[in-house]
Amino acid sequence: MLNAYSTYDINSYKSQINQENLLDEDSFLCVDEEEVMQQANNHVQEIAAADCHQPPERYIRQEHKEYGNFTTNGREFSPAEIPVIDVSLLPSSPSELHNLKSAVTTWGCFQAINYGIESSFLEKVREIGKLFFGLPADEKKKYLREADDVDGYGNDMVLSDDQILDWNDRLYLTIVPKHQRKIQFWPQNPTHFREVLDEFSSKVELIFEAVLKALARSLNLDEDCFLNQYATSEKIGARYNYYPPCPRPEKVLGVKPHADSSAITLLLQDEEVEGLQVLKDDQWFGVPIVPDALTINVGDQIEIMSNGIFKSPVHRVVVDSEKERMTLAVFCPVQSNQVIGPVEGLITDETPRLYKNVTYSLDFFLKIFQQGRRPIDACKI
Ligand SMILES: O=C(O)CCC(=O)C(=O)O
Ligand SMILES: [Fe+2]
Repeated sequence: MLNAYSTYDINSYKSQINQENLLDEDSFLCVDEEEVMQQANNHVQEIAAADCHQPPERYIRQEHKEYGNFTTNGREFSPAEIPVIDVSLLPSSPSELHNLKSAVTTWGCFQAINYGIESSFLEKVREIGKLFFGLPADEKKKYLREADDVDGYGNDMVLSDDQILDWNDRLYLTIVPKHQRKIQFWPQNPTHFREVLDEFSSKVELIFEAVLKALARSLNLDEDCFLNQYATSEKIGARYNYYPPCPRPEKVLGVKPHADSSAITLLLQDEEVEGLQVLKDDQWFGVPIVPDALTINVGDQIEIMSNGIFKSPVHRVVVDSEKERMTLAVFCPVQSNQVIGPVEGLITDETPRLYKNVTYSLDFFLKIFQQGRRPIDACKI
């Protein structure tokens, strides 16, 4: 069902080149046919390194084809004033709990600080990703994901022939539970990669639990009511996203508009380069970098369990013409094979049930995604 992006129609590519040249003299300068083919088969990092003045056609965004058909306001955007939440205060401070609730009911996300990971360790987590993407192509390709799988090194999954591809390369690894890890995709270069990611994984589990409990308590619910909807060994997936510079950043997207299928997603941003944008009231806002913070957003599963009180925000990534960017997104849990649904205590005469009970599995997600729809819309009553 899933195809790796491996073939490319050279004639349609050339005709696009010619059209572009008529319209815009400086648009395309890669002339060698073989080189073009090779680039098209390669990862974005290699396409970017080939010094074209124009991204290949498969990456050129077309607003009407973007997933979900979200209307946008071009590249104009203001900074998002997303609340900073001190996670260490959540068990004891009603006002911090209130701030959390307010962040997640409006923006669907917050900037978490004091969540139990030292700044020096975050450095290591970033460093192993940067060292990996800095390896020669052949070395990285030892960890190439298979066509019908998600774990490994690769790029945007191709779900349909006319899909516009994202301008990024990824390394996706299942980190929890340990016995579900596909260790053959965990790089051995840099040598400390596995050790660092393993330590990070145990910290992630604690943050996941602390945040889900706090979200429940902020609605005056039993603190385990979200966690109880899961099996004990749900899969958590970590994805390093690497965004090379793009000669025409306005023509591509690092990640097209989407909402996450997780309960929550923890995002370790690049320490210098912004790019994440969140949609609110039909407008895109740039998510600022808060040093050492994790940007945590609610995913579709918690929107469903909270009967729509918490919002799973639509977000996207824009790229830069000169600067590379690397982030680490951790999906907790990535999907679930359990039946999940709105917590009973939230359903009243005034606030009727808005979502069906559903199984938010990978198959369900991909089926709806392929139709160009938001999976959560298929869960609404
Ligand atoms: O890299 C980012 O800023 C966000 C990535 C993202 O949205 C995702 O991986 O789902
Ligand atoms: Fe995302």
